[in-house]
Amino acid sequence: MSDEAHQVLHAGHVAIVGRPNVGKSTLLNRLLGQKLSITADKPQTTRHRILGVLDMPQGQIALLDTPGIHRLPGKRALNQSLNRAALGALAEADLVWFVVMADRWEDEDAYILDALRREARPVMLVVNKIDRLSDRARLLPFLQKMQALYAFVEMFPVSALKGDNADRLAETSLRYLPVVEAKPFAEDQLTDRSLRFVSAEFIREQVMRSLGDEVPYAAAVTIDRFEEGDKLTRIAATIWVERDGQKAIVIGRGGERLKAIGSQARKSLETLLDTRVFLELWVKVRAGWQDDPRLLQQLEMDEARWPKT
Ligand SMILES: Nc1nc2c(ncn2[C@@H]2O[C@H](COP(=O)(O)OP(=O)(O)OP(=O)(O)O)[C@@H](O)[C@H]2O)c(=O)[nH]1
Repeated sequence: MSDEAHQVLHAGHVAIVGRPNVGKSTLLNRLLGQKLSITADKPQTTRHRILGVLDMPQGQIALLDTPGIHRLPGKRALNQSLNRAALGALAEADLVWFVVMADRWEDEDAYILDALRREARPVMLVVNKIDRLSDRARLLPFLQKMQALYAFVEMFPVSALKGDNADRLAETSLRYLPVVEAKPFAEDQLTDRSLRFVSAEFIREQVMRSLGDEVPYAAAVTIDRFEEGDKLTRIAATIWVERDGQKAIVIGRGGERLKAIGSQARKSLETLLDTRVFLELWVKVRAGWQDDPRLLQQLEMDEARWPKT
C-alpha cells in the first residue's frame, strides 16, 4: 500500500459566525478560491446559510457561512430568520470559527460569545482584517484580552481580503474534525446549493451594490427560468421590492441602473457557470414580504419549488 493510502483523513462542518460585516463571506470566498458567497460593504448581505466545500489533500471542510447575528432581532421576520439560520448552523458544526475584527470588541461580539458558550463546541477565534491595523503591536494585547474571555482552541489573526494566514487556518482546523474513511464530497464539488440558487444570490449582490442605502434589505431575487446549455445559459429572474418607489429606483432613469445591475451580474454568472449568459431581469413589487414569514419563505427558499440543477 502506498503512503497515501495510509494517510488519515479528517472531515466535518465548520460554522463561520460573527456579527455583520466582519468579513465572514470574504473569508469563505478566499478559502474556496472562488466566489460563492456574496459580499457588499453593508451589513447583512448574507441572508442564507451557504455550504462551501473546501477540499484539501488531508481532508475536507464543509464551511457554513452564516448571516451576521444581530443582538436585537426586533419584530421583523427577516431579522428573526437571519438569527435562526446562524444559530442553526452552530448546531451542525464540529468546530466554530468566531470571526471578529482586529482590535475591535463590541457588545454584539459579546452577545455571540455567550451563544457560543451555550453550544459548547470547540471555538477558534479568527481575528480578521489585520491588514487594516495601523500598528501591528496592538495585536498582541488584543489577543491576550480575548484569551481571558474564553478558552478558544486556537486564535488566528488573518486577512480574508489579502489571504494572510487563511490557508493555515484551514489546515489547522482539519485536526479538530472527525477522522473519516473517505472524503464525503466529490473533490470538485464546490457547494451543496444549486446553481440556480447561487445565481439568484449573485443577482441580489449586484442590486445591493448598486443601490446605496435606498433599497438594500427590501430586495429579494427569484429565478423564473434557468436553462443550461453547453455554451449559453438563459436565465430570467425577478427582483422583488416592497414599494413602487423602490421599483423606480432599481430601474433607474431610462432603465440605466437595471441595465448596469444586469451587466455586472451577467459577468459574475459567466465566471460561475463557465458559459455565456443571457440574463433577463424584471422588477416587481410585493408589499410586506419582509414582515411575512410565509411570503419570505416562498421568495427565498426557491429551491423547494424547482428541481435541483
Ligand atoms: N481591509 C479588509 N477588509 C475586509 C477583510 N475581510 C472583509 N473585508 C471587507 O469587509 C466588508 C464586509 O465583508 P463581508 O465578507 O461581506 O462580511 P460578512 O461578515 O460576511 O457580513 P454579513 O454578510 O453582513 O454577515 C467588505 O467590504 C469586505 O471587503 C479584510 O481582511 N481586510
